[in-house]
Amino acid sequence: MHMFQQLIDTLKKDPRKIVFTEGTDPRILEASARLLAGNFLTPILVGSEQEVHAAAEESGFNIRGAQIIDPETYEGMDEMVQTMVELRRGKMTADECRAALKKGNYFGTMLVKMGVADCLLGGATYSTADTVRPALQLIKTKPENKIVSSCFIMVRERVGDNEVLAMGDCAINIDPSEDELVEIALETAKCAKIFGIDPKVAFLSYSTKGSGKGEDVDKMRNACAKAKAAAPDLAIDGEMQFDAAVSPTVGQLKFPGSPVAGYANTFVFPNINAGNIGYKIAQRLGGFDAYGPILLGLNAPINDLSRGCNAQEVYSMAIITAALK
Ligand SMILES: CC(C)(COP(=O)(O)OP(=O)(O)OC[C@H]1O[C@@H](n2cnc3c(N)ncnc32)[C@H](O)[C@@H]1OP(=O)(O)O)[C@@H](O)C(=O)NCCC(=O)NCCS
Ligand SMILES: CC(=O)OP(=O)(O)O
Repeated sequence: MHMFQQLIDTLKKDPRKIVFTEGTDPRILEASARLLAGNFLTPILVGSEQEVHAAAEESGFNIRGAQIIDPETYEGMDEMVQTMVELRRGKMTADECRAALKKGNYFGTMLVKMGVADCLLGGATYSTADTVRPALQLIKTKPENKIVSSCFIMVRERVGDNEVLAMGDCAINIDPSEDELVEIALETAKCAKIFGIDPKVAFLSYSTKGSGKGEDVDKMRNACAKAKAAAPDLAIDGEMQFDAAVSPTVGQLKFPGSPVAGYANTFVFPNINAGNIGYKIAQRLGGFDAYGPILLGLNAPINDLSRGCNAQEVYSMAIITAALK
């Protein structure tokens, strides 16, 4: 796809190193073999050298050129523990940090923090919470952000051009407040632009323009008003139902005059239940490829995978993670 070729071209000019926290997973090994063959991104596989090589041999992938780092034998471990204790001052003891660093998720995150790697991709077997928590604790939110959130870039092949949508937050914030929804909307729109989307942002609900009543409706309407005030140049509207957001006919019927209804391509879900279920319906029944969750507002490029991912998704997410550094 054109979008990926541009990202690959960026990486060819500035080759980078990416940590995979699950170095023995066959999907990670397959993606690593493809990255190595392309010669634009070096995988750092976390795990025991013997186990990683055995897994690669068993699955038949050539990972020559990958760096393998085993937390059990890592020479820089004492320095890493000391740095982590400083970062977690008052929250984790040295013993707790040392124990945490035996695990790929914390170890990989510290490799990024200490500059050994440029970026990280995890979550092929770790849950999202376990992939993201070390990043929230050690990498932290960018100074200009209040929260870390996430979005998915959803791509469906079409003859001529692809259909590309952005959806947030389907993975991190469980029940975002109005202000958090504003941040999710603006960050998701920013990410959408990187992927060539001219964002038309819909604040989704079970109600369109007051057709339904309830606290959740008020929350989306108020958040939408705040987002419009914060970003007057963006096309933003809501609250609206999904059919009003994407069907021009229904949009015209339910929300006449809206600059977004009927043509939305950037979706803000009211909570993680709606978002996570929504993106998986688009992926599993709607024929969209799902790239994400792409973390937004984090101080370094660290991303998560769905445990249901395939090797192609790992490969694509590795490119996205490294190129958006
Ligand atoms: C992201 C998540 C794991 C954080 O939960 P948690 O670890 O229990 O969070 P805590 O409240 O203990 O906070 C841990 C640290 O992360 C920080 N943090 C938590 N949520 C954050 C956010 N959204 N943005 C920035 N920082 C955050 C806290 O400030 C805290 O930092 P500190 O330890 O330095 O004080 C949790 O919100 C979650 O489980 N989300 C849903 C994940 C999921 O299941 N997704 C579905 C599949 S994709
Ligand atoms: C993003 C997501 O839903 O992750 P998982 O499928 O691993 O829970």
